[in-house]
Amino acid sequence: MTRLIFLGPPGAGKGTQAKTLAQECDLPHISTGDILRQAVQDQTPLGVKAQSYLDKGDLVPDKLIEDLIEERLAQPDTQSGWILDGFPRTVNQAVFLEQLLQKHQQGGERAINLEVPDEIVISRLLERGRKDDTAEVIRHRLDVYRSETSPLIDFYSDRNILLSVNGNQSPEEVTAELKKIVVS
Ligand SMILES: Nc1ncnc2c1ncn2[C@@H]1O[C@H](COP(=O)(O)OP(=O)(O)OP(=O)(O)O)[C@@H](O)[C@H]1O
Ligand SMILES: Nc1ncnc2c1ncn2[C@@H]1O[C@H](COP(=O)(O)O)[C@@H](O)[C@H]1O
Repeated sequence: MTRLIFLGPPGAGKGTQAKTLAQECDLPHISTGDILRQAVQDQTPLGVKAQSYLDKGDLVPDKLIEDLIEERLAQPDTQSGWILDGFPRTVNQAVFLEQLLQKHQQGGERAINLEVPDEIVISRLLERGRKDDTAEVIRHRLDVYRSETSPLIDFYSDRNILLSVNGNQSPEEVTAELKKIVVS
């Protein structure tokens, strides 16, 4: 059973790697950012609520994202595992996930921290050029990552389920390291 949580700053390659691994391992790739961007595009009630947060590079409120994840992890395709990309992003969200998995007697999740220096992620994001990839929003997203999300490194390390991977290599090299983790 593979249950992987991707951690790492914006631009670390979480989406790139999660997508590749999901295809190769036939697992659902659950990207909260992708789900929210689609909701914004479709102007659903969730999208309308989330739009200003995404535009500014702020985190949407925990409750919104927790409801979304609870509903997504209840779908039948998650029974044989999943890859989470972009969730959890706060300690509250991580505690929520832990309790949700306990409630459903699911475990064995592992967290992968993709390590990439700031200057590299900044240049990758400027190159990617998404709506939230302007210099100002990138700076803010990195601040939010440091204050809200990086504490999850200790959270998962304390639970002995954290693995760190050097994300500052070619995508293929990163994937090769991740595949070793998935089969271990
Ligand atoms: N190993 C890599 N080397 C060089 N460029 C990469 C690598 N991995 C991803 N990229 C590129 O960097 C950009 C950011 O990657 P990606 O979207 O996967 O990051 P992310 O961690 O999911 O970011 P975010 O949290 O902002 O969504 C993309 O344009 C992607 O093509
Ligand atoms: N787990 C999340 N909590 C709060 N806000 C989130 C979460 N996941 C995504 N978001 C919002 O979406 C954008 C883009 O997400 P990426 O994972 O970087 O694609 C993010 O800045 C938050 O506004």
